[in-house]
Amino acid sequence: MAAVNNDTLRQQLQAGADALALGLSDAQITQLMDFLALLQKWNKVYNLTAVRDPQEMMSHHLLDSLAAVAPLRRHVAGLLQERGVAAVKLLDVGSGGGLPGVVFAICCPEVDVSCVDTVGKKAAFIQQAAVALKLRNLHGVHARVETLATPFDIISCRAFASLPDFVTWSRAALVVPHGVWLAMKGKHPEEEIAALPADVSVFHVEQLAVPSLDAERCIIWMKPA
Ligand SMILES: C[S@@+](CC[C@H](N)C(=O)[O-])C[C@H]1O[C@@H](n2cnc3c(N)ncnc32)[C@H](O)[C@@H]1O
Repeated sequence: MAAVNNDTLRQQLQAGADALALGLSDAQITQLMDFLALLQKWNKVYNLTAVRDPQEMMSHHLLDSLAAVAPLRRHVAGLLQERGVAAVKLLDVGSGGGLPGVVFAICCPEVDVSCVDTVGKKAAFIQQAAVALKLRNLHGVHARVETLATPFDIISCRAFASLPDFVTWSRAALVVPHGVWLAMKGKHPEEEIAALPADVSVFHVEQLAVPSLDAERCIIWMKPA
């Protein structure tokens, strides 16, 4: 597969990963660049994302998703070391072109990532990316999340739905008792938090700094109360 022939983009990605102290290998940086190339190529056919400019895909999709990797790794380490979970399974809901699910699968090889989307061609794209990028820990699932009951340790989303809809629709797929929701949001979503079901609690609001992006970002971490 031809990688994006753009040294500037690769340098921006490397600088962003360094700023986030992710310690990514050259192979992981190459996988991320190859994913960007796949997104660009298949976006024309599959309409995976409204973002078309490669520079914007880098900042608004890849670097934005990378900003959540360190918090995810910290939580995964806790599950493996303190909770005795043998293999961590993550469900990325409404993953679209694979954001943040594919980025998580590349940066966290110890996590088994399933990307669910109700649009068949988007789930097919994830399957295709898993093969092309040789990611055995990545799966595309074509379904409405409301129909899933397979247990996952972490359920993530980005640009998917309001927090109440996200937790309600995905609840049957969350492992009890240690399962958590990781919702990537822009501004602190005060009204959505206030509208959460009574039996769901927010245990951490984590501010994120996205390299090359001057925008408010945070993770809303939630669990069943
Ligand atoms: C705005 S896109 C966000 C895509 C990606 N997460 C991102 O950040 O670029 C929302 C996605 O959710 C999917 N979706 C909507 N309702 C869904 C449902 N009930 N179950 C699974 N996916 C759903 C849509 O098909 C769409 O791809």
